[in-house]
Amino acid sequence: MIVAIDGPAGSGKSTVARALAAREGFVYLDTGAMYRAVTLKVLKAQVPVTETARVAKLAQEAVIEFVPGAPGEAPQVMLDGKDVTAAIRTAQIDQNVSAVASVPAVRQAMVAQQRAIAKNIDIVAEGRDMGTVVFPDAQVKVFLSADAAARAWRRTIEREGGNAAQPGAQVKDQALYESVLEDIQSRDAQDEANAASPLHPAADATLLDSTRMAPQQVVDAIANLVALAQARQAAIASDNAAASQPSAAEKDAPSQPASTQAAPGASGSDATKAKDAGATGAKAPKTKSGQAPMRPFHNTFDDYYDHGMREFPLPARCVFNVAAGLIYGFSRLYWPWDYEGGQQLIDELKERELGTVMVMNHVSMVEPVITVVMFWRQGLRIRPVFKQEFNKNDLMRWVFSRVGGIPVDRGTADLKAVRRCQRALKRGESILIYPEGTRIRDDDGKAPIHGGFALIAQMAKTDVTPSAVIGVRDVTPEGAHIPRPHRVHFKVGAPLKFGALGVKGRKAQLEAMEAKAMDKVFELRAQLRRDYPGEW
Ligand SMILES: Nc1ncnc2c1ncn2[C@@H]1O[C@H](COP(=O)(O)OP(=O)(O)OP(=O)(O)O)[C@@H](O)[C@H]1O
Ligand SMILES: Nc1ccn([C@@H]2O[C@H](COP(=O)(O)O)[C@@H](O)[C@H]2O)c(=O)n1
Repeated sequence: MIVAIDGPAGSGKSTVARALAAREGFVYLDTGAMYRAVTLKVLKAQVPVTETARVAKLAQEAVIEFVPGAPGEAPQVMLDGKDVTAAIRTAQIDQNVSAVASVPAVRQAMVAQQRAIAKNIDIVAEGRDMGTVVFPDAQVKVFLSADAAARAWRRTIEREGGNAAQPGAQVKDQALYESVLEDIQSRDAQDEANAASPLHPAADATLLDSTRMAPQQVVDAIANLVALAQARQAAIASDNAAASQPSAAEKDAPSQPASTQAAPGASGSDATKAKDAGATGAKAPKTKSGQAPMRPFHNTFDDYYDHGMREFPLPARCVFNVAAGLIYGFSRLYWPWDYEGGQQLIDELKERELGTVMVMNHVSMVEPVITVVMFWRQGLRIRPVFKQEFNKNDLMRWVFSRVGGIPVDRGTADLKAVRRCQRALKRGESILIYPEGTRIRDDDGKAPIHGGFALIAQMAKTDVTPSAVIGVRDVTPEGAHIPRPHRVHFKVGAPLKFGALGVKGRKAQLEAMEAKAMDKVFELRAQLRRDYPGEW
């Protein structure tokens, strides 16, 4: 996999790319360092940049190597066998590198080396033209920007020996800041005007502005994109395998519930190995989920995630029904809610086999509760996807598993969660996802969208239903721990079908669905706000 990160000087590319590469176990490639090394060679040879043929020759002859440091640390840069790590970071190199990098033959030589380095490995490559020129087919493309003032501020603190990412970091020398800002602005101008590879985002790049983001937030956002790309790749690979070898579908069957597969004391991996080797013993009767039936008690959490909700054991179904009935009655009185378009959706779902992936804006924990009981009241099941972190609390874990929740590890390509959702949809259960990932209480509090919902729908060959909620912010205002009574309004849009998006190709359809569904969510929210002025 190739992760291409481009952006102007000081936007945080190296910091973020190094951390991401360490986290994912990918190789880190700093292409700016390569242009800097060539610049050093040109300056040492005292060749004027205007003599492009001589400059090009030096670039072609330059042997540039990276000696990896500890994970997350900058690698050592070697030029013609000598360590030039520090020598390429001087102000003199800063002032000359863009001119050297704009010589087309220099770029040709560097691009060839960069492609050779990236061959057949997982890599995070950062520079100015990674997504546009060097790796146009990169699976993840990010254009990282930040205000010029913020970038100069960061670079100045770095030069003064500090760390701009630390809270309270301050610039000490204002004159140095001014000169760094001037240098950054002039480098931006030269990089943008570079005729061979102008600095601009690739058409399919995700734009991230790091001005007000901590490096870790940027890394998390890109890691989400990586996870999504990995899930896409795996889905395509599994589809291809299924198409070429029909029996592969059998191998893809959900993991057996621990209650029926592992000998007492066997570790999870032992149990899996035994199953893979066909050593599972007598065949247990299978439920509709393709699983052995659950027992009345002592099921594992995985049993709850992997089985259809109608297959939950009787005690669990009784508890769910009693709780759902009580919550339904309570919610109607305490948060008198209306669900515009909900009945139409329910009627449609009752007529078809596949569930839908419902996406919604997220303001409080009240909206999944109401949505689950609204579906329950109509005899249908909707399973909320929740972040794995909630499972740290034993009570929450127990409750979430019994109401059909499916945990997702948001920092990774959680294929297990994707497949659980896919299978639930095929059983006719719907899935409820909050793509903002976290509760957002105002329009400015935008969060990166987790696009996995479109992949889940695509894999299950179903649709995505956009929906919105308002009124919930006043149910749990900032700082309140006990929900307050307040009217809540939901609005459901028409299900969006992949075939009607007007684009071809799996990847393009996924991206179009992610964008369209979220646009629709925010449009529905805006309509609700117009219908109920003053409500949030
Ligand atoms: N999000 C951030 N918030 C605050 N400081 C940051 C952030 N990201 C990076 N920094 C700091 O800004 C400085 C510049 O970051 P970095 O070297 O990663 O930028 P870059 O885009 O790779 O720049 P260049 O293209 O010039 O190599 C470093 O000191 C780094 O610690
Ligand atoms: N892919 C790239 C990377 C860098 N450059 C040029 O090198 C300069 C130094 O890069 P840093 O990332 O180390 O700051 C940069 O200003 C560009 O002129 C490039 O052209 N293409």
